[in-house]
Amino acid sequence: MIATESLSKRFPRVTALDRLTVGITPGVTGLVGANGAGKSTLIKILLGLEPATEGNATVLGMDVRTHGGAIRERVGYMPEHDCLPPDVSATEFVVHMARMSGLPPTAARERTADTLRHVGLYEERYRPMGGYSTGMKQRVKLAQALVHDPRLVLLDEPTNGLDPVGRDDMLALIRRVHTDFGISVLVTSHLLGELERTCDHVVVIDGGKLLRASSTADFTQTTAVLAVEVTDTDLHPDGTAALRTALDRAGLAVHTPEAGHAAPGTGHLLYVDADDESVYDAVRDAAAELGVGLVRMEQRRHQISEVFTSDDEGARAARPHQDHQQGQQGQQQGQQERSGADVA
Ligand SMILES: Nc1ncnc2c1ncn2[C@@H]1O[C@H](COP(=O)(O)OP(=O)(O)OP(=O)(O)O)[C@@H](O)[C@H]1O
Repeated sequence: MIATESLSKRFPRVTALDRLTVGITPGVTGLVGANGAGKSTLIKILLGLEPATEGNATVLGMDVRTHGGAIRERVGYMPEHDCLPPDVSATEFVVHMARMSGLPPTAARERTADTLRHVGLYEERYRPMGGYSTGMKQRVKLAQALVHDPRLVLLDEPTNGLDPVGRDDMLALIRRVHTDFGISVLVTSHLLGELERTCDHVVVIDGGKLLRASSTADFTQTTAVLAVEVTDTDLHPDGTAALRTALDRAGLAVHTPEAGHAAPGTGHLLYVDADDESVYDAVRDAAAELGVGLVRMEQRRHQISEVFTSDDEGARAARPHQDHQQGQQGQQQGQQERSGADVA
């Protein structure tokens, strides 16, 4: 879908992209990086809207330097910032954008009606957009990117400004763009956690450089570590400590979530190395012997955020941006793990 080779963009004081080489295949791909990492700059170059300083890029096999117009015919673009004229309705605007993309008048009106319905805008579509909520505006921006039935859409921070429910709705919508219509998606975000659930592939950039590109499954692969949580009892007021002692005695390798990286709500977790299945039985037996309740015993998954806590240079540079994200991610992780506990 997209290939860049040693792509750089230098502004007088800033290098926004620094010899970026990356390939993006069909599906939903997340482009993640902190503010200023170079995401919007990359999108503008891919659309042929800004020239690169050096290097090459192709979109759907077309050179961005020479085929900007043809690329924009086949690719949809949802810009990051509010760009909707306040005094026209969503219908008028999206029909206009469909016409701009080359659709004849009747097809433009039909496609507009279908697309606005698909993104969840109904009666409101006849009202001026100045009165819309942020969520409605984001939906219109998505609709105008989809209206000409592109093969690929580039979505720049589509969840910006949305509350958690609005975020989830938008992410589900983005997923459906691919599953229902077969349109490939490149979606940017500075929030790692949300891409984990939405994307097939994730590309992480920092300071304009590629930090990592791989499938989401590789980022979040299961490890041979069990996350274990037990209840406290009258006999063992700190059930976690008691289990830890028992497991140590049984010769198992036990550790607690790393200080500083523990998600909220994981204070009672123990991680137990589980190289073979007998470890499950050993944990169960130890809990039974102590008389503590086994709340949870599950294989731990890597989080995408761990790409930022590895030891390479780029990762360290990215860390200052991450405190806020870690908090949100942590909450999500906490929620996921709590639901895991419910199942257990
Ligand atoms: N026209 C420009 N002139 C000068 N510097 C620019 C220009 N456009 C972008 N930059 C700089 O290039 C860097 C990358 O910006 P870019 O907008 O691509 O980042 P981003 O990852 O999209 O972040 P954000 O989500 O905040 O937009 C930033 O340091 C930005 O200040």
